[in-house]
Amino acid sequence: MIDPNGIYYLGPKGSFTNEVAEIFEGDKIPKRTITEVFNSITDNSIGIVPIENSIEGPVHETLDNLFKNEEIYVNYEIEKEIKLVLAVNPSVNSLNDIEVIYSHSHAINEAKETLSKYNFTNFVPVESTSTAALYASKQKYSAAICSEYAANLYNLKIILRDINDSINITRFIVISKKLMEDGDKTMVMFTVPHKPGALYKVLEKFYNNNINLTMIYSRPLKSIPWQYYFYLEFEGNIKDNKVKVTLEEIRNITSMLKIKGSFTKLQYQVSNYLS
Ligand SMILES: O=C(O)C(=O)C[C@]1(C(=O)O)C=C[C@@H](O)C=C1
Repeated sequence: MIDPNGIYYLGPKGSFTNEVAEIFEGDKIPKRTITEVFNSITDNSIGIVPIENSIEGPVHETLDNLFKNEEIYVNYEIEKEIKLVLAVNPSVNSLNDIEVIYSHSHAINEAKETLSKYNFTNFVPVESTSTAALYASKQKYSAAICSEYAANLYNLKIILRDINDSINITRFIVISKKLMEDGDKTMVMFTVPHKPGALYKVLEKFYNNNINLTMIYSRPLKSIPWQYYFYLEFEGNIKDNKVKVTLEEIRNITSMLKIKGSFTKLQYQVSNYLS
């Protein structure tokens, strides 16, 4: 299913998404934002984006793009442990010299408690941890929260290691224009009529058909203030009879139902790429 010329990922080179992309054969093409990854996908290419972090929760830009782009489906998920470092421009000699710290907003929050003892005040969120490393390489007295790999790639000095507040895992997804029906889990997104019990009735179908939910989350619809879409993941795939039955049943009681496909968890292999 993979076009060797089209593995789009949240870049630039050195992001955690890039490390995950390296498990696939083929040409990797970095994009500046998650939205640009979604917009780049053609019939034969794939995209790799973060969807959820174990400390910071869902990545909203990914969810909103999955909801918006009807023709894009989820094919695989990959979990990767995230090890953050604080890396500085060569002009920095001590922690006191740091004037600004760049990173992805998730990564800033993943290390917030650990860094709170140093009294840094100027955290600036950017599109990814590797964009942060790139900025830090160009600006005197700046720093980035990024991976050790990105720090080395952009010639930064690592000044603090192991700065995650706790065990830190991010779930990434592989997206494409192909709906897959095989896998361990399935994702749907839906809206319900604005009346009492509407969400309850949808969830009841999963209970009645003995399907285990693994994630539920809501996000603003944006087009209508104070109304929401729901993002749901559950065990089982579209070929399972009980999943088929449930999806048929909820089609009748949701206002809008988008089936984003079934997907398998791939085991992440730390490749030679990092050595
Ligand atoms: O910035 C990166 O390196 C990413 O791949 C994105 C991302 C995320 O959005 O969760 C991935 C892992 C870390 O949790 C922080 C940032």
